[in-house]
Amino acid sequence: MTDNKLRVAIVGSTGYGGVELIRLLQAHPYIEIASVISSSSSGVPISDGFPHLTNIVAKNLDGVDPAEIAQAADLVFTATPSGVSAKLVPELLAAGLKVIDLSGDFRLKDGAAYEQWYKHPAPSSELLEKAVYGLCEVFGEDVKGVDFISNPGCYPTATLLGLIPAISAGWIDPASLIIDAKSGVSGAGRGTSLMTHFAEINENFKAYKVNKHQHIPEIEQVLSQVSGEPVTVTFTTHLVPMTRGIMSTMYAALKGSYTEEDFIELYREYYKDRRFVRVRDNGVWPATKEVSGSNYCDIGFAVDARTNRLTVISVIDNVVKGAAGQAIQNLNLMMGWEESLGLTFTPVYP
Ligand SMILES: NC(=O)C1=CN([C@@H]2O[C@H](COP(=O)(O)OP(=O)(O)OC[C@H]3O[C@@H](n4cnc5c(N)ncnc54)[C@H](OP(=O)(O)O)[C@@H]3O)[C@@H](O)[C@H]2O)C=CC1
Ligand SMILES: CC(=O)N[C@@H](CCC(=O)OP(=O)(O)O)C(=O)O
Repeated sequence: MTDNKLRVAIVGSTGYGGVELIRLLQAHPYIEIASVISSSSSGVPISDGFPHLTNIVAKNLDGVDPAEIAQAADLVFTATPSGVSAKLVPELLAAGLKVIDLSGDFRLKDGAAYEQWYKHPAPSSELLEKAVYGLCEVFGEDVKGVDFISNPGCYPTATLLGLIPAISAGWIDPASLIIDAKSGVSGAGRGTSLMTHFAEINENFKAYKVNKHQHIPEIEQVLSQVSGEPVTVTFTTHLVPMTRGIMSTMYAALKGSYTEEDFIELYREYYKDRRFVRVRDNGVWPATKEVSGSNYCDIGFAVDARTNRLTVISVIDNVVKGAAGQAIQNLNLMMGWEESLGLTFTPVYP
């Protein structure tokens, strides 16, 4: 700590998650960004590659050296591609740093499942056990005072916040879940690929990784924990020609006669002390633009008495609530600070 500020380092500062952490942390009263780290371009000002940070962040990029990071900082955000954190985080923890990992490397408790879905060697079972899954509105108490948090995935954040109150109450059948999710292109990261090439995605709308997405086991792990029985889901992801935003539309069979008003009351009660979840009035369904640039997750409902099915619609900004914003919310909870510190941005509209 210097001047009563926690010194943080960001590995992966040149990616979308890292650069969003830099943006959001400018508004945090208790944080000093001590080091912005890149594995490929250290020694140059970060504003060279990101001119929007000119006169805001006067720092050169540092290299990835756990001993040097431990000299400079108290806590590290790792916003790195899958497989990188699995190797780097053990060294950062051993150097005495607190860690919040934004990747999927430590979210699954079962190493074999990680290897099956992510196709990388799993971290040690001790570290998978140690990592606390930071879905703040549900497991916020669990992250208080810990030194290693695994930040949830973007699709799981929108999906789990939309399903957990109804599953916990036993109002929907966990065996009936179908999840239809759409993401903006920033969800794929800053690297170029044919999938996200302008001509491939502009005026286009594509499904991808159908039944093979790495967020399936993460969603199933948490829903199984919450419901107390093994849950499997049908989960289809789509890429939409927009920059930010996720909409997760979820369908479930009702286990009783419930109305939209019942669900609104249930969810408002469940999230009553959680300012970042906003439950819409009856008939008002959320849109991605209504949360863009903010840490909100907005949720709306429709009940179909004809089919006895519930539809839940949940939206987030994938880079904020789905990544950097929730990571800062976790930092606040970990440190015992007010959970919304530095995060009270109004969504950017239009
Ligand atoms: N984008 C999103 O909406 C979300 C992303 N995530 C997850 O967060 C993580 C970061 O995502 P995102 O920012 O989008 O990804 P990006 O691809 O935009 O950025 C990743 C960054 O990691 C750095 N990096 C690459 N290899 C290494 C390495 N070996 N050691 C250290 N740093 C490395 C790269 O920077 P450099 O080459 O300069 O080192 C790169 O800029 C990923 O695991 C992603 O799955 C999670 C939720 C949402
Ligand atoms: C649009 C898009 O491509 N999104 C990415 C989300 C990646 C991500 O966040 O991956 P982890 O959470 O597993 O690290 C995807 O679907 O793979």
